[in-house]
Parts: sequence; C-alpha cells; structure tokens
Amino acid sequence: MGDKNKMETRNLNLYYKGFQALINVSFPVKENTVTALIGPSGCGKSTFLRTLNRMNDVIEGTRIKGEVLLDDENIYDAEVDPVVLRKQVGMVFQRPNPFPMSIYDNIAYGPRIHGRKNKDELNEIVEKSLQAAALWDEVKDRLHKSALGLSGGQQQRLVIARVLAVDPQVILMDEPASALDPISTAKLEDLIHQLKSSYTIVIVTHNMQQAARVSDFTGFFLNGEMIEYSVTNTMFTAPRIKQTEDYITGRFG
Ligand SMILES: Nc1ncnc2c1ncn2[C@@H]1O[C@H](COP(=O)(O)OP(=O)(O)OP(=O)(O)O)[C@@H](O)[C@H]1O
Repeated sequence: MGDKNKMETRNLNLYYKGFQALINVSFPVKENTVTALIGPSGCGKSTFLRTLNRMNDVIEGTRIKGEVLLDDENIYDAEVDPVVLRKQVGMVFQRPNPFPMSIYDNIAYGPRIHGRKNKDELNEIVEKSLQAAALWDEVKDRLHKSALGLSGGQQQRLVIARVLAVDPQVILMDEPASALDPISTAKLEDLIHQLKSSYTIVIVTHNMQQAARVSDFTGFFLNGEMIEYSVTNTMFTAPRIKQTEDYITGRFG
C-alpha cells in the first residue's frame, strides 16, 4: 500500500451558483489504495468525487476555489485538457450505462477515439480489459452481441472494463453497487480489491459494511465538510468525532 498521495485536494470550495456545496475540503487519496467517501444524503460526496476529474465543469454555474492535485499537478490549471484528464481519472456511475452497441465495441470505443485503429491491438485491449474486469470468461463467446443483453452486474463490470481500456490511473466510483443484487455486489467488491494493485480507487457508498469491506481509508462528509478522515478500520472501530460515530452506528443519515 503506497504512501504517496496520488491525488490531493487543498482547501477545496465548490459553489453551485449561490450555494456552497464543499467547504475547505483538504483530502489525500493514497496511491494503490481504495478510499471510501461516506456521509448522509446531500453532504457533498458525489460533488466532491466529480471535482476529481472535473465532471462538475459541465454543470452550469459551478465555481471552485482551491486546488485538486494529480501527481502534484493542479488539474484545474489552464493547460490541462479535461478530456485527457478524464482518461487518466475514469468514472463509474450508480447505474451501469453501457453504450447500445456490442460488448466489443463498448470496450474498443475509447481506444478508437484516442487513435488506436489496429485490429490486433484492439483485440488485445478488449481481452485484457475484460480479463481485468473479471468479465472475460462470461462474455468471450458473445463479444459481438449487444451489451444491453448483459445482467446489471455484468454491465457494471463492462463499464469498468471500458474505463480500464483507456489506461486510467485513478478510478472514481459513485455508489457502483447500488443497483446490483448481493451476488453481483460481492463480485464487484472482489474486483475492486483486485484492481487496487494497479489503480487508485475512490468510491462513494451509502453502505457502511461495504465501506468497511473494500476500503483502506475513509472520509466522512457532513454538510459539505470532510470532518473525519482515517484508516478505515480506525474509523469504524474508534471514530474520533461524535457525528461520525452517530452516523456509522446508524443513529442518523
Ligand atoms: N447541479 C446542482 N445544482 C445545485 N445544487 C446541487 C447540484 N448538485 C448537487 N447540489 C446540492 O449540493 C449538495 C451536495 O450534493 P451531492 O449530490 O454532492 O451530495 P451527496 O452526498 O452525494 O448526496 P447523495 O448521497 O444523496 O447522493 C446538496 O445540497 C445538493 O442539493
């Protein structure tokens, strides 16, 4: 488990027009670890996650102050291309969103956009990405069938394979298991565990057991502030702050 900060926010403030959704958030994301973001509904978890690959840029009226560093470079600097950034920092959403095309084309889509045209090379990327997303064995005989025919859990792993195909460094996941049944959720959690040896992962989850199972570090958000951050085990066994304890023991939220 690396000690290096793969990403870091410094005094990050975010405003949706007149409403301040993030207040002075300073937060490290350690390389090759899983960091969980927890907290009650509306506290700013998804907003924070989206600042890490500038997905908030597309929401009109959004303003940020402060810094978000990726390998010590501020991703909000003028010379950073958000398209390249989102290749380095990929994102997986709550509901699986495969494109309405074949399994193969879903994975090859990103590499093609980024200029990979060679068929052998694409075949290799597709196989490698599906292997890494623990989906290859289930789909290798139906690569040219529609991705929409996969189960929800398979679709979510397909979306992860699609992110992996463009060779990211960081993967952001916003409640990736909330639409999945318990078996698919368990598979996804196993996958997250495997992926962290090669990638850095940040996951928003409402499920405390899931945070405890999958993450190495946890940040607790409340009303736009990150009020407690620690090693996950410590957070769940000996939280320092009363609101954290109340939340993780189910007294509110
Ligand atoms: N596009 C937007 N415009 C204005 N306000 C927004 C927008 N998106 C989110 N907010 C507000 O910002 C705050 C933080 O929302 P956010 O979705 O980040 O919280 P969250 O902790 O992820 O919530 P949940 O767990 O319910 O998904 C909320 O008060 C929300 O209403």
